[in-house]
Amino acid sequence: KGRPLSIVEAKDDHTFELNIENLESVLLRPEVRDRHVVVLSVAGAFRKGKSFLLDFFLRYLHAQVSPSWLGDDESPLEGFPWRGGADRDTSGMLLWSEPFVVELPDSKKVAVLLMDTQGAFDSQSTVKDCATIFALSTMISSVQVYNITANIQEDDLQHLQLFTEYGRLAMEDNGTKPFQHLHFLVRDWSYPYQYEYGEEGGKKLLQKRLQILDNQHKELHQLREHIRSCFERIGCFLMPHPGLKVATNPYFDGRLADIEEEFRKQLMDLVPLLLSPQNMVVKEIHGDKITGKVMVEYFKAYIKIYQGDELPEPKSMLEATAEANNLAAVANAKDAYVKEMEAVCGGDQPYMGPEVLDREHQRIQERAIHLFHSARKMGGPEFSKVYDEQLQAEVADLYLNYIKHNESKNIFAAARTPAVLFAIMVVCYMVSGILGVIGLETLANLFNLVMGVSLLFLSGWAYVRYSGEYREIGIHIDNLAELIWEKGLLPISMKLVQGGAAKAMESQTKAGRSSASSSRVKKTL
Ligand SMILES: Nc1nc2c(ncn2[C@@H]2O[C@H](COP(=O)(O)OP(=O)(O)OP(=O)(O)O)[C@@H](O)[C@H]2O)c(=O)[nH]1
Ligand SMILES: [Mg+2]
Repeated sequence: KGRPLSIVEAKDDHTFELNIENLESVLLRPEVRDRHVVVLSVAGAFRKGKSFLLDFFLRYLHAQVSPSWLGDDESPLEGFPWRGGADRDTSGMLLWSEPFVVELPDSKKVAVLLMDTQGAFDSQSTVKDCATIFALSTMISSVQVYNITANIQEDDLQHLQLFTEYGRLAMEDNGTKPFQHLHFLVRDWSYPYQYEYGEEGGKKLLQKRLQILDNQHKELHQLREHIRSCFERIGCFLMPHPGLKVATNPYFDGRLADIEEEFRKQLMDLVPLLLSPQNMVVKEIHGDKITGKVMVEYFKAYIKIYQGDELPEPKSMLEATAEANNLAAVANAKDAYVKEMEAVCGGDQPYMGPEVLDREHQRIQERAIHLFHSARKMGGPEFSKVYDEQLQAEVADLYLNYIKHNESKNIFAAARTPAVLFAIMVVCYMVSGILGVIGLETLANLFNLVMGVSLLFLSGWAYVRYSGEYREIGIHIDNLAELIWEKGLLPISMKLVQGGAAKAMESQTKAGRSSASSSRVKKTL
């Protein structure tokens, strides 16, 4: 009568892989391939009776809507594997191999698929694993049953927000609500005297929990807005406790005789509420009803997004908070650095020597790093290390900018280009004059040409500086002048200075030596 097929497999390295063969063996069957599909999935924390419940859905679909679908008292419950115990059972995502073809009230036939999912929050899964499974199953299903225990708590809503956001990120945003029907299923509901079991009590509880009030804190408000904006319809059902035999007896095999009467009664209401032909929700993506064939393509596309590194990594609450703390401390320290450096060498301050600037930078950087270390942050020193390095890198970048800014204030550096061009012009003028006098006209013309080009460059440079246009040309002229200065004029002038100094030294030593020898002569005399 069918069996569970693994369609998404969890790997040891915390990645998920699509089992295309299994997926296609269900979705490309002739009775599903070109038919619209209804996909019901159950997701939530591990060990909360998800697979167990799905087996009742299977019974209902097998019985083809017969009123006695719940079966006899003694038959064990079979279908998706379920069991007692504390450790996680279901892994990845499972699809029932036999689709159920059901006729809707408008006499169209649809294929109904049931999907079981890996329980969230067990000790082997990361936040990303849980978010991926929940997001994928919400994207693929037309009805997502969110299986929770005892109550709708704020953390249940926070996880739902995180996981659905992770799903929404992977989908194309076209302004419509990305997901269809979400059904909160509260297991072991213990307060029927306040909100009665079943759909009505669920509705009241849900309304209270998702209420948006005027004086609500922004965080609570946003969470509720977010959940409402993600689903076209949200329902809730309060399920009673199934009895101690179900919860604690290791030999319990799912027979109805061992399940509390009230649980069975509510089951008779819950299952048709989700799966009777008049309540079925056909899978739609961006408003289009989806057939089995199209579903395969969506599955492949969605899993690819989760396998790549396109999506940001969802983080645990502590990690996300610690990151925010550290980033705020980095920003604060950086601000302090900028503020102090502005006071030392900002736009209003005059040019300062590079060594003094470096000393000031060292002092202010130390203070900024100290400020970062002394800020209260979550996550501990090991976690802060990366942010410490980030701060140092950012401060180093800022310092480079301050150096450049400081250099630009140096009048001599700013006047280098016109000085170099002017010097070339003067030298060329004089050399060409001398060459003209001794009759070397051709060479003299060549120097005149160089002088003309220099004048052209000088005028061009002056225009760029004045108008601020064609800055590229200005930069090239500056670079050329810098090159001529460093490779030509600077070494020559250094040589001249050194040569002059050496000559002076030589003449001094010569004078010294001659005076020494004359004094020696005088002494001998
Ligand atoms: N308290 C309680 N226990 C239940 C309920 N339904 C089923 N159980 C028991 O919970 C245990 C786990 O059932 P499963 O269906 O395997 O749970 P699961 O959520 O699929 O677990 P994972 O696959 O590990 O995520 C079984 O021993 C069931 O008998 C319920 O409504 N309340
Ligand atoms: Mg399970």
